Amino acid sequence: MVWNIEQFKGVFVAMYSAYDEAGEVSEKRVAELAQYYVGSGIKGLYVGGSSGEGILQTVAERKKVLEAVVKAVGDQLTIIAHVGANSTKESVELAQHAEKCGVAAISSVPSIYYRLPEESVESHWQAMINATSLPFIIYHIPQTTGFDLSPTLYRKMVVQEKVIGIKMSAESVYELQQLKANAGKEFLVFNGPDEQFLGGRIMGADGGIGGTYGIMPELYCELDKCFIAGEIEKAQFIQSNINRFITRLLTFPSLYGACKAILSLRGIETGSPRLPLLSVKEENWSELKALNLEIEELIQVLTEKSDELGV
Ligand SMILES: CC(=O)N[C@@H]([C@@H](O)[C@H](O)[C@H](O)CO)[C@@H](O)CC(=O)C(=O)O
Repeated sequence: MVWNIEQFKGVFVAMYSAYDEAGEVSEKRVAELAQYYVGSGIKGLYVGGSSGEGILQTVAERKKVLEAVVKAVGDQLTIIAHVGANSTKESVELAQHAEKCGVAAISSVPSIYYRLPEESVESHWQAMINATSLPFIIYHIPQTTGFDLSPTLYRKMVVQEKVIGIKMSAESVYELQQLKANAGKEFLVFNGPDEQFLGGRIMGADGGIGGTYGIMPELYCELDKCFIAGEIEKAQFIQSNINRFITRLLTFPSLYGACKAILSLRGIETGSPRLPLLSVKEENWSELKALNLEIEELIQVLTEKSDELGV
């Protein structure tokens, strides 16, 4: 099978989920959020991952979200579906559903909660890989799953034709570089930590998948453009500002709650994150408004009057 690898290179928003006022998945709001990203310059959407709260939703809800995204923007953006669930049975069901929806690739974390031996994670991933004809992207995020991908399991995965890449969310650009070096040039490596998008790209990442891209996709796209054009000083300037914003976002009760609140300030309603993820509190709104203004201002300066930056 020959995959169109180019469709996976670039900036992918790890999309938030959207709920109604009662906390139920709202297909209408999911579609509106997905459409919000069309034209922002991103390559695609990563649906149902950490930022998408897939792990907090039922299988039926996850299917609903994915269907709404594909229906709304599937012909304009590359869609990667995160199908990992705790049981292999549910993961396979979600993988097969994603294939029916027409996504470009599936992806999965290891099963969490049980401290699983490598063999279990291998068979968990393998079952998803075997269940469809889609390409598969490993989701490596040891700080939340507790699973450290060994070189042995990594090698077993990367030699498979269907395994086309890894979303590398561990915070070491050296390890990211090693993942690329040990898998070959064609193998895709996505940078995970948004705070080091530039570092990841410099060390070999083909693009990035991130949650905070969802409130400032234009900044990551511009950063990526600067990296490609070799404008490193400007890229550093953008990354530093992004990091300043992320530092502030991380002071709220939950990162996703803060990002969803910022979207709401722009007229994009996605509801509260699902408990136990906390929403922003009444007293958070003025700081969020100020932060949103700063983000929007930088987006405007970069996209319209980049001469004013002085870098
Ligand atoms: C641990 C974590 O949630 N990492 C995020 C980052 O986007 C992260 O939110 C960001 O770097 C801010 O710290 C992503 O790697 C996760 C992601 O892309 C996803 O939502 O699946």
